[in-house]
Amino acid sequence: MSNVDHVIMDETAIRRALTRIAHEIIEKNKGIEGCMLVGIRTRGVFLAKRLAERLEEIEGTEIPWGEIDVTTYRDDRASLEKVDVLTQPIPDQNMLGKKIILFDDVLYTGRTIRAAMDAIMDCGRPESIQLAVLADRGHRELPIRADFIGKNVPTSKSEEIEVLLTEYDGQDQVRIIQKREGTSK
Ligand SMILES: O=P(O)(O)OC[C@H]1O[C@H](OP(=O)(O)OP(=O)(O)O)[C@H](O)[C@@H]1O
Ligand SMILES: O=c1cc[nH]c(=O)[nH]1
Repeated sequence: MSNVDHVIMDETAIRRALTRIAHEIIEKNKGIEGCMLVGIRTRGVFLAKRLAERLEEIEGTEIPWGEIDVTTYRDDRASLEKVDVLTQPIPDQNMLGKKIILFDDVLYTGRTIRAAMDAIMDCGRPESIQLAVLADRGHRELPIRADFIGKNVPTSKSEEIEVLLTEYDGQDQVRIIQKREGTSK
């Protein structure tokens, strides 16, 4: 079993971060017209759905959202066929000309986001791709940065960020775990 070192975001902090990110997205894009939210499995999907609800509350118009499974685009799974990229129907799956806002729970090496960008390009060339993450823990291995960040969390490589969301885990919490010796991830 892992040791829970400390909680860095509780339910209130996560809710406030999502509200702030919603306002930042509206400001950066001068509204939400032409924008599409895409959550990365697993927990990015629930975050994207929450953010879509928040944006609709603020702007009074719907924003399309969907989910993406990047497994077949990972650089460690290169031999697999690139199928079933979008697992949730989006009103218009063609991303041509859209402002795509990717959402993931944790940004670490950046390899998941690299895979997601490849997957999105296969759905049509978007106008832009922006990135929102709940927690940015550093240690990038690729030149990728987030546009919208819930919380910057300086970490050591011996630590791990664990995000729990009510829809999937039964509670909302972000915490830092000290990895046990011999654990590779
Ligand atoms: O920047 P990176 O080094 O790619 O790490 C970040 C990714 O790692 C986790 O996903 P994981 O592969 O554990 O799958 P999960 O989301 O289903 O838990 C997390 O949800 C991010 O997607
Ligand atoms: O600490 C980390 C690193 C990658 N993905 C996570 O969910 N947590």
